[in-house]
Amino acid sequence: MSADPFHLGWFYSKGFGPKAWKHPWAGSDVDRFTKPDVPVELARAMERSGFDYLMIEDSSNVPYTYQGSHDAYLKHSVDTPKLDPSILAPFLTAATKHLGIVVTCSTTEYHPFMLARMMNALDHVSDGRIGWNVVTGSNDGGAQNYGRDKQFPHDQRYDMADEFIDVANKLWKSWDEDALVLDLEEGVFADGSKVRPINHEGDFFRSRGPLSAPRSPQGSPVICQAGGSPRGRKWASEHAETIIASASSPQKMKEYRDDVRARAAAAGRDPDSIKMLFLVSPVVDEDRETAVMRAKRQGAEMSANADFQLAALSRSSGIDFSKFDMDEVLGELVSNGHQSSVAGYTGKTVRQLVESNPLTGDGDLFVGTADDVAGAMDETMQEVGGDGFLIVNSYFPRRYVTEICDGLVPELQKRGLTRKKYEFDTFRENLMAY
Ligand SMILES: Cc1cc2nc3c(=O)[nH]c(=O)nc-3n(C[C@H](O)[C@H](O)[C@H](O)COP(=O)(O)O)c2cc1C
Repeated sequence: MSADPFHLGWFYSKGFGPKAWKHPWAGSDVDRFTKPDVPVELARAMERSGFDYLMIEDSSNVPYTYQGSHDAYLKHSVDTPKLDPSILAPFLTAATKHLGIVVTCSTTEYHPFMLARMMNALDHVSDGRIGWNVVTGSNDGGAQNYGRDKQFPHDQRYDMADEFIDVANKLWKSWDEDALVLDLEEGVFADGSKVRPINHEGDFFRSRGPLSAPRSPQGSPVICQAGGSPRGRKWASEHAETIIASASSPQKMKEYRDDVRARAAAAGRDPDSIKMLFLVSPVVDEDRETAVMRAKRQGAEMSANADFQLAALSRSSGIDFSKFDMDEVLGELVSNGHQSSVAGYTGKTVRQLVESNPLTGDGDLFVGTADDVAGAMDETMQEVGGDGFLIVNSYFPRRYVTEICDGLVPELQKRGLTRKKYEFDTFRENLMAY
């Protein structure tokens, strides 16, 4: 017996920014990271292998949490620099026909009208293939770029995101599907009775509406969410259509998924209308020994560059990790940033955190030949129950794209685990097809 067919996505981490700039196989054009070249090639490879979506991560500041300075962030290119992902998205949709493109935008950095308008435009020009990764911000440096001293308190950010999406949804519905008439005989472009102001006056936002453009092919972008704290899970269970989830073992994946599905059912939603994709960083090679050796080398590189890891942990948590001793066992940490990630640090030494992959922590579960890894994914999905995986590898060169899209995925397809062809035109239809 094998798992039911599942979905595949790619977490394009480090946003629209540099990837494998100092690693072997990085290529000779690493200075072109400000151009869409590499992500366009990635999107094409993903589409030929039937992926659901490419998610462009983002944050909009040069961090300075670690050692109170931006030096380590700039020296190692940790979470910076990043260009605006909404500018990259149309290049990716223009280069593909079926792949979904998910853009990260923070509800504390946009006004709902501006966000709703941008997503509407992206959905139009992509013929219905846009998603929005709804984040709420985590680092005070980000808030300071937008005129505040610090981030709003963690749970309040989700309250604000509740209202934000309510306003955005109203705007996306402010033009009826048939409002655009284009009646040449009567000389009517659009029917005013089918376009309505929303007159929203809430706790955090005001907007009159209607949106300044007709309804888009999907009506609204596919809603994606990432935060795994209890408040984050509540938000996701009420609004998300796909969740990008970080969990370090099949058992933890299952617990996370079961919890969100139960919350969704309690909120009156069909749990199957939420596709939870788990972050994994497979290492695939022609034989198992080589793959294991490469995975070990990657781990050694991570521990040799502790500054890089510590700077990243500091940014996402808002806690300066330079103040801890490497062998200090961490107690409970208080964070106004990524609380779900920080909760997992308790009881570990800083060294252990540095040596593990901070996003997946999946050890060597997905290391081996394409056949090995496809088998491990199959078994994991059988244990978890669904809905798929999201590839993440911050420093991938083009070679990694080929290893996944032309090496691993054909093995998954052979086993009937992932799609060979797209059935529908829009992102949401393909995502919800199974
Ligand atoms: C896997 C993953 C990816 C995330 N990607 C982003 C991102 O691209 N940009 C961002 O601002 N926040 C990102 N976040 C942060 C979350 O969206 C959320 O705001 C944060 O984790 C706090 O939520 P939590 O405390 O509920 O985990 C990510 C979180 C996780 C776990």
